[in-house]
Amino acid sequence: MDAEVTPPILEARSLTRRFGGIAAVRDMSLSIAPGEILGLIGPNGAGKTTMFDLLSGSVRPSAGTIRLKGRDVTREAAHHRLAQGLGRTFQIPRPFPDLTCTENLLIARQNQTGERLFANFLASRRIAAEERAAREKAHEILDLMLLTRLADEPARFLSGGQRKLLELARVMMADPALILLDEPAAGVNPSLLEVLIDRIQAINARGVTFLLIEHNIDMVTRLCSRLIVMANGSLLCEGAPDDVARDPRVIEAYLGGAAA
Ligand SMILES: Nc1ncnc2c1ncn2[C@@H]1O[C@H](COP(=O)(O)OP(=O)(O)OP(=O)(O)O)[C@@H](O)[C@H]1O
Repeated sequence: MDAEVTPPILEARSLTRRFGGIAAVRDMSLSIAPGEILGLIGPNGAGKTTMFDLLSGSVRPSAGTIRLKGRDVTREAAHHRLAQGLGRTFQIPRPFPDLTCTENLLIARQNQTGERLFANFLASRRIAAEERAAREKAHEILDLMLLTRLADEPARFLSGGQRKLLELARVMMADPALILLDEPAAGVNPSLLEVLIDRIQAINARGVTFLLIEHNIDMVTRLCSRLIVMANGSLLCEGAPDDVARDPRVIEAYLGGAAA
């Protein structure tokens, strides 16, 4: 079968979001293929974070549609989209500082019977089994993210880079098919950045798709085979990283942004 006809895992059509008189995102369309690591780049204020807010469901579009695995989720809340496999990390991770890494993962999981008190009372055995399974899953994910050594440490002791790994681990607890990664390299030292790149590739090798906002062009070039460039809320161009980097419109957008 031709790769072209593989249905996208996520598709946005003509998304617009206005804040008062400003269109933070204007008529943006994009499509992410299953298994892809797609990069979303653009100068400061281009509308990338707003695009993530729209795709993940924390902000409603003024116009346009979003389809997740073929289903229209435009009006669905973020937690419904997460339950259907759309996870998201934030530019500045905010783990619960006094909880250990393991505990931060355990509170991130989906569909906990223990959240419902009555069911809790009626089904204590099932809950115990769920708790065990969740702990095993948390340990497996901490291991995947190379955080086992820090499993019992409160999150406040983690470095910036370790917090990014923990944030990714928390999202992995929800078994996402697609993760929106917001500036994973920001605040991460060079050696941990290598770990982060390697772990994103390892998660991707397990079949997880990524959409990545990143200013670190080295990271973007190494991870992504395709880039989408936004400027002033709109799509500027898209293509392979090398082609995008040479595109005069992209150079102009970044130079203009730098001069502003
Ligand atoms: N809640 C809001 N209210 C008003 N204006 C907003 C709001 N959110 C974003 N904007 C505006 O929309 C535009 C796009 O912002 P956005 O944060 O999406 O850009 P960005 O590409 O993520 O930038 P950066 O790379 O600096 O994070 C900016 O002009 C911003 O000031």
